[in-house]
Formats: sequence, C-alpha cells, structure tokens
Amino acid sequence: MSTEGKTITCKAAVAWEAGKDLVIEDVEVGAPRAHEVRIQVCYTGVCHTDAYMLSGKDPEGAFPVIAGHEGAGIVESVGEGVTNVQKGDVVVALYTPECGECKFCKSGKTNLCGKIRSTQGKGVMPDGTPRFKCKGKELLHFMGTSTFSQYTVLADISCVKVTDKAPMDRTCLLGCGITTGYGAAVITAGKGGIEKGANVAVFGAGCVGLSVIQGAVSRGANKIIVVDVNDTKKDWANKFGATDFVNPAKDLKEGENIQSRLIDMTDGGCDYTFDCTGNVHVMRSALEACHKGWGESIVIGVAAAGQEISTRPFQLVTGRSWRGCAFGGVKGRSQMNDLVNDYMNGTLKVDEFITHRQNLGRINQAFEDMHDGNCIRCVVDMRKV
Ligand SMILES: NC(=O)C1=CN([C@@H]2O[C@H](COP(=O)(O)OP(=O)(O)OC[C@H]3O[C@@H](n4cnc5c(N)ncnc54)[C@H](OP(=O)(O)O)[C@@H]3O)[C@@H](O)[C@H]2O)C=CC1
Ligand SMILES: N[C@@H](CCC(=O)N[C@@H](CSC=O)C(=O)NCC(=O)O)C(=O)O
Ligand SMILES: [Zn+2]
Ligand SMILES: [Zn+2]
Repeated sequence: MSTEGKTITCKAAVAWEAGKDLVIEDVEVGAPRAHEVRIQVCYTGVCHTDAYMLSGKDPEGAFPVIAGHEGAGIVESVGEGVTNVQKGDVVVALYTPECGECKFCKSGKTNLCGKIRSTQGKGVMPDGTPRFKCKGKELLHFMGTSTFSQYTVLADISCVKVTDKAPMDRTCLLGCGITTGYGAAVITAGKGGIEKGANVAVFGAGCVGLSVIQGAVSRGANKIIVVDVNDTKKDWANKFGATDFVNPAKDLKEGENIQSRLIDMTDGGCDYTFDCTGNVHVMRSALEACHKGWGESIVIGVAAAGQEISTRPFQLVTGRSWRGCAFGGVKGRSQMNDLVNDYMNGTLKVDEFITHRQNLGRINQAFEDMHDGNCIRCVVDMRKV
C-alpha cells in the first residue's frame, strides 16, 4: 500500500535532552509539503558535529531533536512543486543546501546558500513547522537533514540525486566528513584549491583531515605534514599519502613549538594549513605555521560555544590569512555527482574511512565507537534495528 500523502510511523533515535543517550522511539513523520521531499534513510554516518550538538555545546542546539546529517537514502514521496528528484531516486542529504537563486548562490563566491538557513538553524522546515512527532510532542530537525530517523523530510534544495550504482553505505559519507576535507583542499584553499608543489600541514587526522590529505595529494602538493596528538594516526596519514607526521605532544625538542617545527620543515612556513580539530589553540598554531606573505590557514573544525581564536595581528599584517569553510566549500547539488563519479572510478577513497558499523538500535554504541582512537567513521544501517 502506498504511503504517499500519509504520515509514516518508523523508528528514530531521539535526543530528548542534552547529554543523554539517544532513545529509539516510534516517531511519526508527516507527509512532505510543497518543495519538500520525504526519504527513507538507508545509511548514515555519525559525525563529531552530531556529538557536539547532542552534548549541549552548540548554541543552535535545541531539544527534543533528531540529529544526523551524513545520510543517503531513497525518495519515498515528494511534495508539490518538487522537480529535482522523484520517488525511487537515490539521494544524498545536504546540510548545506543549494537553491541556485539566493544572493549567496548567485555570488559565485560561496557554497553557503541562504534560502533556508534561518529555519534550518531553528530546527524546523522552511514553513516554520517540524514534520516529526513522538508521544504527542513535536521533535525538532537538525541541520535540515535529521538522518537518525528511518524516514526524514528535507527541503528539495537539501538533497541531490546520485547514481543508484554507488553503494549508499559509502555515499552517505559524502554527506559531510569526506566532502568537507577534500573540498577544503581542492576548492576552498587558494584560488580554486591547493597548487602543485605547495607545502601543506593538516592538524588532526580524523575523517576530515584524512580527506584534506587526499585533496592535497590529488593536487600534487609537495610536503603534506600531519600534526596529531594520537600516534595511531601516523599509519592512517601515511596510507592517505602524507609525507611527514609530527606528534606535538611527544616529538618537539626543547624550545620548539609546533609552529617553529613546521616553519623549519618547510623553509619558512606552509603555503596552506588546515585545522581539522576544532581546538582554538590548534587554530592559532595552524595560522602561525603559515608562510609569511602568502600562507593561508583554513579553519574547518567546529569549536565549542564561547571559544574564540586569537593571534598577534602582526601575523595577518605580515601576509598570512585566516579562512574557513563549511562542507569544504562544495556546492552540493552542482558538485556532489563529480565526487560520486570520482569514487566510482577509483580516484576518491571512501571505503577506507569505514572502520566501524552499527545498526540503528545500537546508535549510542556508534557514538562510543567515535571515541575509539582507531575510529575514522562508523556507518549506521538505518534499516536494521
Ligand atoms: N566545517 C565543516 O563543515 C565541518 C566541520 N567538522 C568538524 O571538523 C572537526 C574534525 O572532524 P573529524 O575528522 O570527524 O574529527 P576526529 O576527532 O575524528 O579527528 C580529529 C583528530 O585530531 C586529533 N587532535 C585532537 N586534539 C589535537 C591537537 N591538540 N593537536 C593535534 N591533533 C589533535 C584527534 O586526536 P584524538 O583522537 O586523540 O582526540 C583526532 O585524531 C570536528 O571539529 C568536526 O565537528 C566536521 C565536518 C564538517
Ligand atoms: N551551529 C554551530 C556551528 C556548527 C557548524 O559550524 N556547522 C558547520 C557544519 S559542521 C558539520 O559537521 C556548518 O555548516 N556551518 C555553517 C552553517 O551555516 O551552519 C554554531 O552556531 O556555532
Ligand atoms: Zn558533519
Ligand atoms: Zn541559495
């Protein structure tokens, strides 16, 4: 029997309050309204940004909520006026939408679409209401995606159709971590990505940092130096093509700091550095490790509420610059299929990132897995409870 136009009851991992385990509940998912799409979420990754919001540290976090933003699934039904996808399409959810019409989309300068950002930040659909209910209470959406539910409703501009030949347990990871790091290296850095021969430092070799390495390798970078406090990341960094590894907690000599070490290793400083830790002190080191006159440091990590970055303004006066990006600067609807094609033709690593798997019923364990030093990404099978 068709579910089109009807409310669907399914399982979802609900966060009733900050800092508490998620609870698997029966939730009601309303039918998609105009310019909305309801999808069956098949797989979702678990990202540190979910954990950050669930901890209560995100200024935009509000409860009760269904988290999750790294998902792939199948369109179940569409609302009035939807033309970009149809029932049965395989899609990747986009927490950075692309309307193609707003000031941001038309600027050619950013991937940050402004069309639904304010309602997305409040945890509701663009018409100001949520589509989720549980035990008679409305639940909020997260990042416009809420992929920790077996069915979710997205704005049509928040999803992109991809080939059904690409396995969804892999393409879900293109919904955040991999795209973020890779895009930061090949789109955001410099004027359209890292140049051949550039010296690069990547702070933090998790999913995001390893993806920056992939991007740097693809652009023919010279040195790719990974800085991580976790020694187990050395093998990971090498596997992705890093040339050097420094553990700042162990490898520095008397009188040295990480920025002076990197400056020595690169004859004056790095052309590009990337913060993939979310630690504001690391962000400072990453900026100060840049080459005088032109070095650029790109902030990717999400820092906790209230944290601020600082440096001597002289660092900027002398030509270093501080930049940042969300979703790597990638425009999801225009550019996601290039990434999927790269994956399918073997030029973009995705499988290698999956170190852990769980079913929806064990999603709290997926968050535990994330804290395992060997975990790069845990993929959750949403169809198995
Ligand atoms: N801007 C955006 O669009 C996006 C931002 N993010 C953010 O990016 C960040 C990275 O995500 P992800 O790769 O998944 O995270 P991970 O935690 O998997 O990776 C971070 C790595 O950095 C290491 N690390 C921690 N502290 C330091 C330090 N002081 N110096 C050097 N290395 C350190 C960690 O070691 P250890 O394991 O020992 O702690 C870990 O190996 C997060 O803040 C996340 O929220 C994610 C996706 C999109
Ligand atoms: N809501 C937070 C900031 C969280 C944040 O920076 N999110 C990133 C994506 S992180 C993905 O894993 C992002 O896209 N930011 C841009 C945006 O428009 O939200 C806060 O208020 O500090
Ligand atoms: Zn994420
Ligand atoms: Zn837009």
